[in-house]
Amino acid sequence: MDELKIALVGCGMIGKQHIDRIQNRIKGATVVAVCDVFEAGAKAAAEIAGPGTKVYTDSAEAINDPDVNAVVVTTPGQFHKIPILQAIAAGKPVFTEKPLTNTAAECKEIVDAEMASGKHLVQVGFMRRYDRGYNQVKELIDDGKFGAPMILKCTHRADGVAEDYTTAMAVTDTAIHEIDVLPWLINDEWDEVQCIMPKTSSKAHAGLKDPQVMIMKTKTGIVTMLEVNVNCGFGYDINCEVVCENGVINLPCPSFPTVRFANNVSTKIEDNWILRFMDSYDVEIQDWVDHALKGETGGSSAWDGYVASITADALVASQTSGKAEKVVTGGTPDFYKK
Ligand SMILES: NC(=O)c1ccc[n+]([C@@H]2O[C@H](COP(=O)([O-])OP(=O)(O)OC[C@H]3O[C@@H](n4cnc5c(N)ncnc54)[C@H](O)[C@@H]3O)[C@@H](O)[C@H]2O)c1
Ligand SMILES: O[C@H]1[C@H](O)[C@@H](O)[C@H](O)[C@@H](O)[C@H]1O
Repeated sequence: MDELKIALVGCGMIGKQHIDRIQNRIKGATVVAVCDVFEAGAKAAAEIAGPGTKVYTDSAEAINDPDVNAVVVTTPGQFHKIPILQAIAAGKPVFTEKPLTNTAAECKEIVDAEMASGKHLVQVGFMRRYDRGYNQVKELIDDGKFGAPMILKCTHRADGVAEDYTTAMAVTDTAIHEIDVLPWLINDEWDEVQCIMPKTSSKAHAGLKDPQVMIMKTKTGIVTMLEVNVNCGFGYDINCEVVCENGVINLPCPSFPTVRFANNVSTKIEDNWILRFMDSYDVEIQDWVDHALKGETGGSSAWDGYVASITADALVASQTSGKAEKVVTGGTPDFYKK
C-alpha cells in the first residue's frame, strides 16, 4: 500500500475536522469516501473533502468500496462498534475516535475480532499520547532523576456542556482521556478507582453531577486525584502535576504571553479542546497513516481502548456505590504485548 484511501464514517464536528486535516495537512492519505446516516451531513463533508468524493449513508457500503483501503470512524462512541467490526472484517486499517466504544463488553468484541483476524488493524484516538507537553513530562519521568512518581494531581475542566451530557459521561467521554494517558505516562496500570461527588455546581444542568473527583490508584501504589469540572466557565483547563520522590513536574500548557495590565498579571487559558490539542491531532493522524502504510498501528491499541473502558465501567459503578472499585483486565494477551 503506498497511499491510504480513506472512508470516513460520521461527518459531524470532529469528522469534518479530520477530513480537512487529512486533505490539507497529512501526507500519504486521502479521503475518497464519506458516510453519514444523514445524507445532507455526508454531502456537506464531501464538499470539504473535494470533488469526486463518494457519498454513502451506509457504513458497510462505504467500507467495502473497492477504492477504499482504510477507515476513520468519527461517529458518537455508542456507534463505533459496527463500523470498526466492518473494517476488521474487510481487513482494512481503522482509526477510531475515542472511546473505543462506550462499554467494555463491546470493546471485548472488537479485541476478539482483531485477534481472530491475526492483524493489528485498530488504533484509538487518544491524542494526548501525541501532545508535546505530555511527551515532555514523560521524558522527564523516564529520565529517572526525579525518582519515582507518587502522586498525580490533574484537572480536566471545560467551559460548559450540552444538555445531553450525563453524569456517566464525565467518566466515559471526559476522564477517559486521563484514564488512557496517565498509565502510559507513568508506566503503570490501574488497580482500583473511586468517584467522589462534591457539592454540585449551580451551573450544572438538572440531573448532572458536576464537578466530580476521581481517585485512581495504580498497581505500584501511585495515586491520582483528578478533578472533572465541565461547567467551570473560564475555559478549557487541562493540568497534570506529577509529584515524584526528588521533585515535581508540571505539564506545560500551550504558551501565551503573560501580561501585566491594570494591576494584574495574567495568562490566557485556551477556549476549547479543538484549540488546546490542535497540534496533537495532526501528529496523531500522521502517525496512524505512517503505521497503517506499513501494516502496523501506533498510539493506543484496541487492547488499550478495552482497558480504558474496563476502568471507566469501574468508575461509573463507583459513582453510585461510592466505594473504590477494582480494575480487572485479566492480563494483556500476547497479541498486544509490545
Ligand atoms: N479526541 C478528542 O478530543 C475528541 C473531541 C471531540 C470528539 N471526539 C470523539 O469523536 C466522536 C464524534 O464526536 P463529534 O463531537 O464529532 O460528534 P457529532 O455528533 O458532531 O458527529 C457524529 C456524526 O456521526 C453521525 N453518525 C451517527 N451514527 C452513524 C452511523 N452509524 N453511521 C454513519 N454516521 C453516523 C451523526 O449523524 C453525526 O453527523 C465521539 O466518539 C467523540 O468522543 C473526540
Ligand atoms: O469529546 C470531547 C473531547 O474528547 C475532549 O477532549 C474532552 O475534553 C471532552 O470532555 C469530550 O467531551
